Amino acid sequence: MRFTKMHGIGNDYVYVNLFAEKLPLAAPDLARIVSNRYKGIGGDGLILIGPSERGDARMQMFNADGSESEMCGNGVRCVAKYVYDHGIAKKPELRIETGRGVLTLQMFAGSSGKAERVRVNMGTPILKSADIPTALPGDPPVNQPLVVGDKTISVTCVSMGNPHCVTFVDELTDAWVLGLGPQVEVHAAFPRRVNAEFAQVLSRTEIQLRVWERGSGETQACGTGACATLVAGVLSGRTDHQALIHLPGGDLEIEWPDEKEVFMTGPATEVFTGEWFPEV
Ligand SMILES: N[C@@H](CCC[C@H](N)C(=O)O)C(=O)O
Repeated sequence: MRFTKMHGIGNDYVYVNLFAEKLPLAAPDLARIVSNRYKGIGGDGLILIGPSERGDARMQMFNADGSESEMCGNGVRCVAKYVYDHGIAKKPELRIETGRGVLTLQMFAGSSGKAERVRVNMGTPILKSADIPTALPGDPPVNQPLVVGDKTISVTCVSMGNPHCVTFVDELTDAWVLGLGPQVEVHAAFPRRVNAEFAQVLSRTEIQLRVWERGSGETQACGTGACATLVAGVLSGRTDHQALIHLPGGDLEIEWPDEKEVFMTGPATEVFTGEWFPEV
């Protein structure tokens, strides 16, 4: 199976072009195997790029544990870059079908003619608790107490197509991300599990963020997580409608101008291509 390794500020996935390739295994099994950083290709999961009847291409994303997610912010920028650079559709504006509908992306090419940065209309955040989904009260659920082990934390929940639970903290420590993250992910308040964001507000326009992702553990960056965090920052009165989000792997610019659609801008990078042989 031929594949391409790409990342968006360090959030790395194995990409397979279904316009040209057939999968040798069911996608969830393949995701688990290729994501393994010792015995596979290595990555936070698997992303399939295929034909779409509604857009220029369709993205399907699977976490490292094989679970499928509705959406991936860093992934959709990379899918658009792939579609643009590999001539599937070389247009300044692309439409990519995802689990949360067809998204519009603006491509910014560098002097090589290849796409370097991508601005994505991420759609309107979902703020009704039943639709996020969470058992926590409030539409939207803002600053809600959540009992995790022997701690009660205050969380704000947002869906960007996929579910997020944002905790604002004074200091970003491993105790929050690696200690609480895995417990929040599988907490009974989240029937479809959840991505857990831990955010330190640096100013009204700057946030430091780490994310424990559903199905993949801590990643270098999470695009939908950055969007959900800005929305949570606005809803809880902590931030303005535009902020630079610093993640371990780099920065994303997030805007929620009129509290309708969220926009995300950031880089997309192709690292290498290769051929993977299933073990027999
Ligand atoms: N890293 C992604 C999100 C990937 C999916 C997530 N783990 C989930 O299960 O919802 C991003 O950049 O948005």
